[in-house]
Amino acid sequence: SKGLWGKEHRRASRIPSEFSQEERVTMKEALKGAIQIPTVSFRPGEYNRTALSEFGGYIRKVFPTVFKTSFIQHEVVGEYSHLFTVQGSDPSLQPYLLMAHIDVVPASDQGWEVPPFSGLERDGFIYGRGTMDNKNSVMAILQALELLLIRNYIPRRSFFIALGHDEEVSGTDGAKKISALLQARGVQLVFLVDEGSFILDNFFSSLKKPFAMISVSEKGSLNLMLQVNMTPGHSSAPPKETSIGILAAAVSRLEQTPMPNMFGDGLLKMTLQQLANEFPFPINIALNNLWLFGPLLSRILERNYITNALVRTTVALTMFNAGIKMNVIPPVAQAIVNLRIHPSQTVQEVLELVKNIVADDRVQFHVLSASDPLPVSPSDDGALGYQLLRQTLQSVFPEVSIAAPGICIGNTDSQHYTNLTTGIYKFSPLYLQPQDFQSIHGINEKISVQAYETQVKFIFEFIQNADADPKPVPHKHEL
Ligand SMILES: CC/C=C\C/C=C\C/C=C\C/C=C\C/C=C\C/C=C\CCC(=O)O
Ligand SMILES: N[C@@H](Cc1ccccc1)C(=O)O
Ligand SMILES: [Zn+2]
Ligand SMILES: [Zn+2]
Repeated sequence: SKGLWGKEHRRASRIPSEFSQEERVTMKEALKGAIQIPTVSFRPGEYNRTALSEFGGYIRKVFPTVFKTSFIQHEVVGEYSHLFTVQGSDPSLQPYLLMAHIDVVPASDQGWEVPPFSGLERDGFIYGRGTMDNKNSVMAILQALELLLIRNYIPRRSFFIALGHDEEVSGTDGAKKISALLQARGVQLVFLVDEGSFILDNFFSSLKKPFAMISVSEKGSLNLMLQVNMTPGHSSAPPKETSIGILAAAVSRLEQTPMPNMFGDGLLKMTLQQLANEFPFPINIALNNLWLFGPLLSRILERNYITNALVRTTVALTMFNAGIKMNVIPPVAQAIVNLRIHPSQTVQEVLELVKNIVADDRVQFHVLSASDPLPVSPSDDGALGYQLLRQTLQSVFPEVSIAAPGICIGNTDSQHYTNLTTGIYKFSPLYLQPQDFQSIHGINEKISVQAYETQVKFIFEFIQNADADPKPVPHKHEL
């Protein structure tokens, strides 16, 4: 036991998450500056290098304390990614990792109320590409640390901050290298926190209160190129079938044939059971009796694009290419299909299903990239990362009555860290409404100044919670 001194020492060292007017202005201006640097990723290995190196200089400028603190080591990895090692005062505590990514998807000015890289503030919102995905997190993590350091905070538990520079194009040059570096150093993380889920508001008309979804798994992905080769020729005497027609029919079959509904398999059921009592009658009854109402619910979930993505592997036709001249029967047609694999399936299983649906030997399959879904991270009382997120939610968002474990439907850099921890939690402390979801990778991506300040506050509290003694966990056998 640490005794009374230990307790008092910790109580005294708790720093309230209150920021001065000047600090609040400084932090929002820092975010705006980050949005103005167009750190766009185009393809693996192809990203705006000028912007990425400018970003490296920018964080040094706006977070001087982080960079000059003796117990923080900063390293550039893979040319543009950043790894911070914050050495805590108690080496017996296992370290954790906070993650975010610097790069963004492209954005043209079309459809935006303000140019996407202007970082302009309108009606209390900062607009721009990256305000939700994911410069808000990059800046909020460093900002929270900067503010703690200015208040002379000394962390007890060591932690890392990993900022990838090519997440939007798979993370192989950034996150994957950071992960390999940490592994080479023998690091084992107690947990990590990355982007991937939010406090969901208004996603169900019957659920009036917002709830925090902390993703504990992530879908896999499969990019497939389908190709059909046929003998070219004169379009005045066409054969019965052409490469274009065969390929079009193949991808149409894929679009028309949904992958199996995997609702019955575990994780989503757990999400719904935990949310059950938040719903009004009779939905609460249905959710509390999934053994009976499961099939009906899974049918209802299929009707909405987002919830459909939670129950099955999705198939999206994203590219289609064929033809070289108006009067030439094309020799080759190619299509790209982007699949997101449900956590209870594997790349191999899905590939077999795809081939059976296409059922045409003239169609060749080329796997361009593939990753299996992430294993399910624990969310029980003993899962430190999950419980710290819950605890911090309770104090920073007291109006959010419940947190539930969920599935992340997008892919993130955390897929490269399965070698370092079994506790991968994907959560940003921000409200998300269905219309905000459309803005991620879409138009008019924005964050309210207040929401950004709250994100900083959350991380400021989270770091301190990770340093406090763990809350005692009730042991059933003692009751
Ligand atoms: C019944 C289940 C309960 C709730 C279902 C409702 C909606 C939840 C599903 C998804 C919406 C939440 C999160 C946004 C998803 C994708 C973003 C994740 C990763 C982004 C990666 C990136 O592009 O950089
Ligand atoms: N995060 C992006 C890019 C990505 C795709 C596949 C794997 C890794 C990253 C997405 O989900 O679309
Ligand atoms: Zn993204
Ligand atoms: Zn992202």
